[in-house]
Amino acid sequence: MSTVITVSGGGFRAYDVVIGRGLLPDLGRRIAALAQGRTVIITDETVAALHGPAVLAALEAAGVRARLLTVPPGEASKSFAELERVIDRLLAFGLDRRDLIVALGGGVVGDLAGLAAALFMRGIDFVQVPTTLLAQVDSSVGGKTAIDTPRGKNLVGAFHQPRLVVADIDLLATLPPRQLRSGWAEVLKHGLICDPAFFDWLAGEGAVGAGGDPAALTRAVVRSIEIKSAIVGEDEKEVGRRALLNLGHTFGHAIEAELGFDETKLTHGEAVALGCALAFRFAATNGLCSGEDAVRVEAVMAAAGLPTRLDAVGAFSAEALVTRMAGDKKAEGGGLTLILARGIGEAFVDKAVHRAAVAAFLKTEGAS
Ligand SMILES: NC(=O)c1ccc[n+]([C@@H]2O[C@H](COP(=O)([O-])OP(=O)(O)OC[C@H]3O[C@@H](n4cnc5c(N)ncnc54)[C@H](O)[C@@H]3O)[C@@H](O)[C@H]2O)c1
Ligand SMILES: O=C(O)C(=O)C[C@@H](O)[C@H](O)[C@H](O)COP(=O)(O)O
Ligand SMILES: [Zn+2]
Repeated sequence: MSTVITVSGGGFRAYDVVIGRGLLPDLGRRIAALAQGRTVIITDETVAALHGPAVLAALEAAGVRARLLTVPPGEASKSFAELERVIDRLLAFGLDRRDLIVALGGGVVGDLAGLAAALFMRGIDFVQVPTTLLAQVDSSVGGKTAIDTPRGKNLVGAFHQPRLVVADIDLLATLPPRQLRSGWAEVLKHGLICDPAFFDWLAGEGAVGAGGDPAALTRAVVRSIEIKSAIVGEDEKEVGRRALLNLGHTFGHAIEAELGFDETKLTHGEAVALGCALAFRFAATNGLCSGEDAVRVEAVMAAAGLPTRLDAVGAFSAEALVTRMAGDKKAEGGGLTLILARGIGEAFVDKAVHRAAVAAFLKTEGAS
């Protein structure tokens, strides 16, 4: 059984997100319906070894001619150098505008392959087949594609929506526990933004999802995509409400950048968990939400094995973090834009946060 959520909005062609178990046979048929010519599956070396043969076989059974293009696993592949290499391989394969890219992997592969698809011959179609929880609940949907630069996260990219997303929960069976927990952070984020009942379920009965329970994972993926797709449908290019999906990210991206995008120290999901805890504590410090809510957010993140304290992650300079935050894509006119909350499920965008207030807050959190 599968659930199909259609992502639609004013500015882009509608597409389906198919979520369920045992979807690989169906993947061949669905891709055959989109592929007019050749298909290149962009993936990372780890995913290629684990799932490449089954995906190739599923496509072949449906009559789709496909080949694999692999990149090294990890955030370092979201780079100009890797983007150039991928595009060079696509050119060497002789792909043209009718051909199709399939992004098979986590958020790194999806962001890189999506950007390559956006740029190749000014844009060709691509399909997302997310293989991490984080990619299934978040990065495969919404059309944000990007690479990093040493100056910051996702600073070079494009909005390029996929033609289709197929999220097979069974692909998560091989995912290491740390990666499941990282994806869980983005799931919790969706509850924190706008759905307190979902957050309650995630904190209670649904918490087994963070440990890999397929039924709980399926429910978490479906509700996350319902929330994300509704927001993206309203505001594809993040001129307004879409910024809510950035809850935890202004702090989180700055911390990731300060750590040199080293996911052995902190994964993106872990950075989001810590960022959400910081955003709620900052909101509570400023009397915007209750201290109880901030404490609950921390407790639920920590119970899922996620970091919530800056000083437990590393030694940071408040000024360095605030400078990174001011370089975030949401920032306007030298001030900081933060996603804050009036309570659990009540996130809002604050475009006029004072740098000095954030720096002082970070010092209370252990930054120097
Ligand atoms: N575009 C968006 O809207 C969006 C949203 C959220 C995050 N992101 C980006 O996504 C990236 C993080 O994505 P991620 O957490 O998926 O990391 P990732 O893509 O690096 O994957 C994590 C690790 O899991 C491995 N892996 C993937 N699937 C596997 C499987 N099924 N079994 C075993 N191992 C598997 C990968 O090889 C990798 O080592 C960040 O760069 C972040 O900025 C983008
Ligand atoms: O889809 C969005 O919009 C998000 O903000 C989702 C985030 O989880 C994701 O990490 C995204 O890549 C961050 O975007 P950025 O614009 O802050 O780079
Ligand atoms: Zn994110």
